[in-house]
Amino acid sequence: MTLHHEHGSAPRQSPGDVVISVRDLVVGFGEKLVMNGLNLDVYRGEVLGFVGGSGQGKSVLTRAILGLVPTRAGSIRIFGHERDKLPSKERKALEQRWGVLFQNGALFSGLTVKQNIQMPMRETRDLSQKLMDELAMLKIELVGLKPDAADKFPSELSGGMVKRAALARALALDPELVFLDEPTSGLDPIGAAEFDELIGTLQETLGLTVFMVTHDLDSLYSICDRIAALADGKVIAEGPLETLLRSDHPWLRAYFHGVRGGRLAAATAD
Ligand SMILES: Nc1ncnc2c1ncn2[C@@H]1O[C@H](COP(=O)(O)OP(=O)(O)OP(=O)(O)O)[C@@H](O)[C@H]1O
Repeated sequence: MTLHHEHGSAPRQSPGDVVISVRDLVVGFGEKLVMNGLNLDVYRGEVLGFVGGSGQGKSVLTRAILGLVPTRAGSIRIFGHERDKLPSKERKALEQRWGVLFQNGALFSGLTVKQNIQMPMRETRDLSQKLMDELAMLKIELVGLKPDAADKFPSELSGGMVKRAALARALALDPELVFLDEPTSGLDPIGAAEFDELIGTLQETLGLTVFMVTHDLDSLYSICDRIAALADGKVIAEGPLETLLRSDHPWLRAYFHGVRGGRLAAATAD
């Protein structure tokens, strides 16, 4: 396993380079508060790994950033814009600057891989079928699928291929930012490592900013530039892996210094 992903250039971290900025965010359902004054910055060109115990709100935060769950207080700025304050045309344009890989791929089962990838193009662009076919084949190649995957339906694909096809769809509109929700869940360790490598390569070659919710310690060690950890409705620690390894927060200690995490932590110290 490659420890620590070496980027061609380290992400710059000046305020102008903040792609996602969340401030004092409050999100709740009924009487239950899931986010309670959460702050988080994601910098241009980095892979940010977002971790937290089950049910702590990783998916809720992702969906709040995407505008899919209502917020009660605070602000979320993406590319410097507060989406909720934009007129609808500009909001739609903003939303086309990111791609999302939902957990389990979430491909349309009745459409082929090629048609799935073309869906966002069809919805937002006025392109000829020929051009969309060419673009879809480029995306298929980009994510490491063979050309013959194009005409397959999701049910005909392996788990790893579904993830790649879903990633190709997330990249359909050439986004600058991608959200990945547990991208390696359900993959075997080799498939997961290959998928991590693909994300790392795409991040480097396309200059993507990646917001990745993950439980996968290997992903954190191999491709994340920084990690943010969520507990009790707040980000309790944020920074490079070494910073999180030094934290004495009980959940982080259990997570990184438990049986599996401890093995990897020892490996990074070599
Ligand atoms: N639509 C909703 N209505 C009510 N409660 C919700 C809703 N969506 C999420 N929740 C609650 O918000 C909390 C956070 O859920 P979330 O799915 O974000 O956790 P998570 O950190 O992603 O967990 P996991 O790692 O298990 O996927 C949970 O207690 C969940 O029950």
